[in-house]
Amino acid sequence: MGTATAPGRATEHAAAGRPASAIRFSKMQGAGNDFVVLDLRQDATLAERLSNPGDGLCRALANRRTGVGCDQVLGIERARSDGAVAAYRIWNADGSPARQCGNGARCVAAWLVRDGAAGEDFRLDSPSGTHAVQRAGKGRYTIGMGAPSFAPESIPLAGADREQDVYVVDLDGTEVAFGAVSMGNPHAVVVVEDVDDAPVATLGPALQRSASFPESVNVGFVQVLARDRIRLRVCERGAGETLACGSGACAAVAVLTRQGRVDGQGGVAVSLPGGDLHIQYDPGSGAIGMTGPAAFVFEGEMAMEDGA
Ligand SMILES: N[C@@H](CCC[C@H](N)C(=O)O)C(=O)O
Repeated sequence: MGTATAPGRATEHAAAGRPASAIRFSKMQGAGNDFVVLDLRQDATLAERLSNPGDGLCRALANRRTGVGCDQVLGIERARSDGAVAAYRIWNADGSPARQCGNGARCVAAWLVRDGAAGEDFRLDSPSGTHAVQRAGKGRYTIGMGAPSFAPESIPLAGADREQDVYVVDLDGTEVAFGAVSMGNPHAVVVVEDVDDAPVATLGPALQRSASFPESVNVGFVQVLARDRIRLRVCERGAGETLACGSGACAAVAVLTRQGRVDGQGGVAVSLPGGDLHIQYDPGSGAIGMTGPAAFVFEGEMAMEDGA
């Protein structure tokens, strides 16, 4: 479809004799969590459409059969804070907006570096704040993910029994125990013996529907291998089980450090179905750093039928 516009811009061009609009995108992935990345800096209309849940554009892009396919759509915008090179917004595959996306932050960082807008060390605005970003080798980035908040109202989490740092809810007669934390977005962390057998597809959606999480929740199932090594699978809000969740990895390390099961300060290797992340958590300052890969998959242009 050879038009020469910047990625993310909607274009008008003739296809089979009638005009159709097209959206240019980059397809990216970080540890298997995959994204459609759009440049919204020149295109306020696209941003408005993505923000309108009734529009269907986000779901159309994310659809793995009739669209590009992704777990999240990421929109790059102009910086909002002094010293940041850009800002980005996040929409889940079902069209719902999100406030944090760790794997997405690394992909946006790689996109900005390739674009020439960012160098080795820079700052990036997201809906949950401003992140320090460093290149950490070829195709790898470290993101300052901010501080976890364990306050139930920040998650938000209500109506669950709590003993120390473990909550319990009754789901259809079965008691489920979990840790909970906000990484800017809500996370529940369920410790299991073996993630391969974890009830990700059943307990994940059940916790997401629970009245205890009025804004739903990302549900992580974590197996502790050692004080510096865990395995994790995540059922994401708005996307189902993904191959990796960066904020979920930070949430798991924060919860397990607080429970004394891992040593976040020494750094924890998190093995997810799509790849590995390294998480460093200093409970004193509250700072969490996440290091992992970010890769381009392909570039393209998705045709949108008139009215779509
Ligand atoms: N995949 C992401 C998280 C994306 C948002 C999440 N599903 C939510 O709704 O909060 C990550 O890597 O952190």
